[in-house]
Amino acid sequence: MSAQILDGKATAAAIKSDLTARVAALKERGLTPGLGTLLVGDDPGSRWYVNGKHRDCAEVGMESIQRELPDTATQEEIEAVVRELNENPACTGYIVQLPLPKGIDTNRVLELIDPAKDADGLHPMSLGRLVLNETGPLPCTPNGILHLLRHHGVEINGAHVVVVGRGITVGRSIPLLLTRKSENATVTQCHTGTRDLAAQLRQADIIVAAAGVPHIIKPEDVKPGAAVLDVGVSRDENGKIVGDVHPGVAEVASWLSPNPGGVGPMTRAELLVNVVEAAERAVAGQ
Ligand SMILES: Nc1nc2c(c(=O)[nH]1)N[C@@H](CN(C=O)c1ccc(C(=O)N[C@@H](CCC(=O)O)C(=O)O)cc1)CN2
Repeated sequence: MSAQILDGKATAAAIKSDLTARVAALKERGLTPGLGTLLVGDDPGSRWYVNGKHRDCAEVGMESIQRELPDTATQEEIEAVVRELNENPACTGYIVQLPLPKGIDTNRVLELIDPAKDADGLHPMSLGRLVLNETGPLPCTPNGILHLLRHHGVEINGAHVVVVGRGITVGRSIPLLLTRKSENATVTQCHTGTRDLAAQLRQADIIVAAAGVPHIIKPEDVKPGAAVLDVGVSRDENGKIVGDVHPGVAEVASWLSPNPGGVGPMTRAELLVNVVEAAERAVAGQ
């Protein structure tokens, strides 16, 4: 058996095509959505992701505003740029690229973002809205994963999902999305404190691997027929991506997201969705 591909590139392209029309409609009504980014430091991966976000904006007709600081930037300098983006009318939504350099209080920075401009869905107000089932921006990678599963017809309703990892961008929030009544999944969250990860994985209809540990998901631990989402991004000595999922899993699972080409492009597409939806709410006066 060889797993069917959960094709993030093609699915993201379809989302962007829909957004192009919605951005044009917003412009006709006098609102041009603009995505801001703040990159602190010169990590090549983070720079690549940020540049990709600006290319995406150009592709769908959105404006973009790019801010950068060196990795020696202080908490105060970072917060000053956040305040500037909060005030900047051309910037209708923005993100602070994570991770921030060591020594910076990330939560304090995220809390300073104007919740009305939170494009990542990572502001405490947005996460609180998600808990309360209220409308608001959803965290991009978790929402991208759900979209990818739905787009390929993978059943989420009633599925047992095992999430591996508890980081800010994925692990912490994806159980909140999956357990909404509209999704109706049962979720087990695993992390470094989980005693027998293999035993948990073997129960899963869907595995979300977001541990950042190369090949932590092994073929022998995957139930035949499962859907497996590979979120992990580690690099080998040549800079090539190594995911959390062992390549042999393709012989056991029914569905597998490639890495690259799976969850990453979906993360970027959902970011644009958040900015466009916020602009649509603003135009509708909500
Ligand atoms: N503020 C945020 N910071 C970070 C987030 C986030 O959602 N918000 N997530 C990740 C990085 N990330 C988005 O910022 C991201 C990761 C991967 C991709 C992507 O398209 N990856 C490509 C491969 C790229 C490569 O070769 O390196 C793919 O998977 O095909 C986009 C965005 C951490 N920080």
